[in-house]
Amino acid sequence: MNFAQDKLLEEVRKSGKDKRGLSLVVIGHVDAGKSTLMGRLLYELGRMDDRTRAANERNSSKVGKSSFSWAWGLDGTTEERERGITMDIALQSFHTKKQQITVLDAPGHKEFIPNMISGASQADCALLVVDASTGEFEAGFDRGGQTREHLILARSLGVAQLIVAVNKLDQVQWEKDRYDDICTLLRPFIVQSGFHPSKTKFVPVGALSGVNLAKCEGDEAQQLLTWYKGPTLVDLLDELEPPSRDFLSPARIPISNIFKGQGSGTSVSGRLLSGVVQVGEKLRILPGDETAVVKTIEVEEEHVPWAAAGSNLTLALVSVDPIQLSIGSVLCPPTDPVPLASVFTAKIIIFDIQVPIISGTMVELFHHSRDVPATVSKLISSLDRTTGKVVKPNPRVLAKASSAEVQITLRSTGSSTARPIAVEPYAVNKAMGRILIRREGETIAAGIVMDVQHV
Ligand SMILES: Nc1nc2c(ncn2[C@@H]2O[C@H](COP(=O)(O)OP(=O)(O)OP(=O)(O)O)[C@@H](O)[C@H]2O)c(=O)[nH]1
Repeated sequence: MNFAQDKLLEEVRKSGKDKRGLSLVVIGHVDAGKSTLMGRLLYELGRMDDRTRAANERNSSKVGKSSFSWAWGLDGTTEERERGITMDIALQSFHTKKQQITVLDAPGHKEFIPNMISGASQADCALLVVDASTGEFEAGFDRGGQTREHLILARSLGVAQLIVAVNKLDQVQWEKDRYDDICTLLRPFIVQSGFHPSKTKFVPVGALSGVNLAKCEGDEAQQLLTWYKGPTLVDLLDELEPPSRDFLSPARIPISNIFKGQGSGTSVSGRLLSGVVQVGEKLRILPGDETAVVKTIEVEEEHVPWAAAGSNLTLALVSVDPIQLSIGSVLCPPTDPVPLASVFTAKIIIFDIQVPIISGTMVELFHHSRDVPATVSKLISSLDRTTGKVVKPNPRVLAKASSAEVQITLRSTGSSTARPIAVEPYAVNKAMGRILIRREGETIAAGIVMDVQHV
């Protein structure tokens, strides 16, 4: 079945699918218990059966990492298992009463922040896991810990709703004071990072024993129940608001993964940021002149004839040489291509940096799953952080915690010339207009694209 575009939009509206389906990125310091929490939650919700659980327990104790057995529900590759850390974004989905949620489990380890960026840029909400054990919360929250950086990144990438799971409370005898202290310390920082207090919720949990994830009962939960009568994590997930989807704009799918599909063709996965896509449709691959035809669409492990904005998809593509597909490329309708640019202007917010940014500062530019070398080629003006008004034209330096409009130019590396990227002004397509800027492995700024100089 192949719908005409207007019929398809009608179909999307009727189905209500423009409003359902949330994606959640799980963030937090290394070892906070993110994978354990998600693994256990999937089990509690019936998404991991006892056999898989037993196999994970057996296999993880074989390599001397039995405390990681829950995390094995999520952490995929052998290397991840042997190192006991999550490296790429693992994808899982589950249902609560009202919601269908796709989980992106972001790696907490510092060297894997680029993967976390790719995860957060595909998410609607974030679940921050913090370790309540003595000294551990502090380590994760201090400068250099990932708690702060993850929160700022998630917010800068457009995530507006946040749940904070205060984990490992068993390690501190389920003390109410410890829980309250952690919430009090985190609250101002969360607000500074740009999350609205009404869209931030806290919940005490014990991921390893499954306390207060889907239910709060049984022996393990008794100590918590002496002072906590609030919602479980699942109750909070159920109350998240699905954001409105921009399904009337043209389709945009940044490719976040590529793999050999079953049978013929190549499969790609990514998030449909805007618009709709259907089986049989031809899509342009940008940058480049190639197109591909959508053979199948998979959403939440099911084949579907079409999908609407907000879905995390796997597309089997045919009529294309796989060599033309690369992570970070954007799929879009041939009639409505994304502009390609190697020079554009952006409004940026500068993080807590040690070395100021000057004209000519060399950086790594992150746009969805793509990261490319770039230069901050011109400092156009510094801006007031709250009003956005110009404070000073042509500033010489940009210091920490300031805001500015800058020009960014993609940089060539070695012998290869800079390849333009598919990027749109934020005013045209919000999801396509967000960028992050890193320097020497540290995120130094986040921003939105203003003007794109077409190539
Ligand atoms: N005591 C206790 N230990 C926990 C709890 N949750 C997780 N852990 C342990 O904490 C360690 C780290 O857990 P992971 O789930 O791998 O942590 P992570 O945040 O996913 O780590 P990365 O993937 O490396 O970022 C493991 O040994 C878990 O068994 C808990 O509620 N209580």
